[in-house]
Amino acid sequence: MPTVRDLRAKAGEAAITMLTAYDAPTAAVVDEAGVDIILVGDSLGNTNLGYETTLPVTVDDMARHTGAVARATDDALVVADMPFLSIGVDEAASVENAGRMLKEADAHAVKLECGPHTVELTEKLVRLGIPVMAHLGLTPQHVNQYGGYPRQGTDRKGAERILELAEAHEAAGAFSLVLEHVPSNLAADVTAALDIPTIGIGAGPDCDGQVLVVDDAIGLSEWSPSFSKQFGNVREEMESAVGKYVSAVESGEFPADEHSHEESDLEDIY
Ligand SMILES: Nc1nc(=O)c2c([nH]1)NC[C@@H]1CN(c3ccc(C(=O)N[C@@H](CCC(=O)O)C(=O)O)cc3)CN21
Ligand SMILES: CC(C)C(=O)C(=O)O
Ligand SMILES: [Mg+2]
Repeated sequence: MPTVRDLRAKAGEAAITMLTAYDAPTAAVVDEAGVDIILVGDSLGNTNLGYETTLPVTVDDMARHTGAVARATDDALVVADMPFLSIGVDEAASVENAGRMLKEADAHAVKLECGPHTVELTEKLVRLGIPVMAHLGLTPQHVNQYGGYPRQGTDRKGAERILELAEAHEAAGAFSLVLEHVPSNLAADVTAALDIPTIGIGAGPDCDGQVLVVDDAIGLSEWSPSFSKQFGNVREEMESAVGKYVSAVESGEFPADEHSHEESDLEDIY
């Protein structure tokens, strides 16, 4: 697995690659492809659990899926996203919930959707040995406050707030920062201002790395944000395979002799 120092060194040469994964087979493919960081995102709620938002995702959900990903990952750094209200309410509960991701699910680090309330918590977690990836800009757990998923940092005040919080989380010991759905020039300014690597999603080309939701990247999602790109067409491939299965069973073409076996001894039983 890459260390935080490796990631910082890589950022000087080539962009850091990060993708989400939520299950063992997907994590195996993502890891084998050489992705540096696998994020078990709370986007799990949308992609795999069928919820409208990430809000219903629980710490138990995250621990179970993070464990599955970690068991299938040999090389990548595994980061577990902390779900809605699992951190930031009470310090002891926040530490316990974040700790579960490392103790129980074998994550190497946690990611927090950040605000002024997570600066002290970041310092606490890092002191205790839980590496923290910060996340600023569009923080989807605020969907009800936003009334949707609008771009962030588009005015001077918003941009300054993001830059200040980025610096505060770096000072608190975060090892990297995700910037979501912010203008490219703001992401470039934040990247220049920080020593820790920035990883963008909908944040332009000047971050130290990029992240996407894996279902969006492989073309499995029914819908995906405009900042994502489909690098494949897995949904079409699945539809085609499942359609062929249905036809083959209905027509009696499957199972054929090679998929079947007979126990001749059964004659004695019946
Ligand atoms: N499949 C998937 N991909 C994601 O990137 C993703 C999730 N799910 N679930 C959690 C969040 C939600 N995300 C989103 C969702 C919608 C927009 C979006 O459509 N933005 C519009 C503005 C919408 C508004 O103003 O409310 C845009 O045009 O920017 C962006 C990011 C990113 N995350
Ligand atoms: C898109 C990334 C940054 C995320 O938070 C998630 O997948 O939950
Ligand atoms: Mg998330």
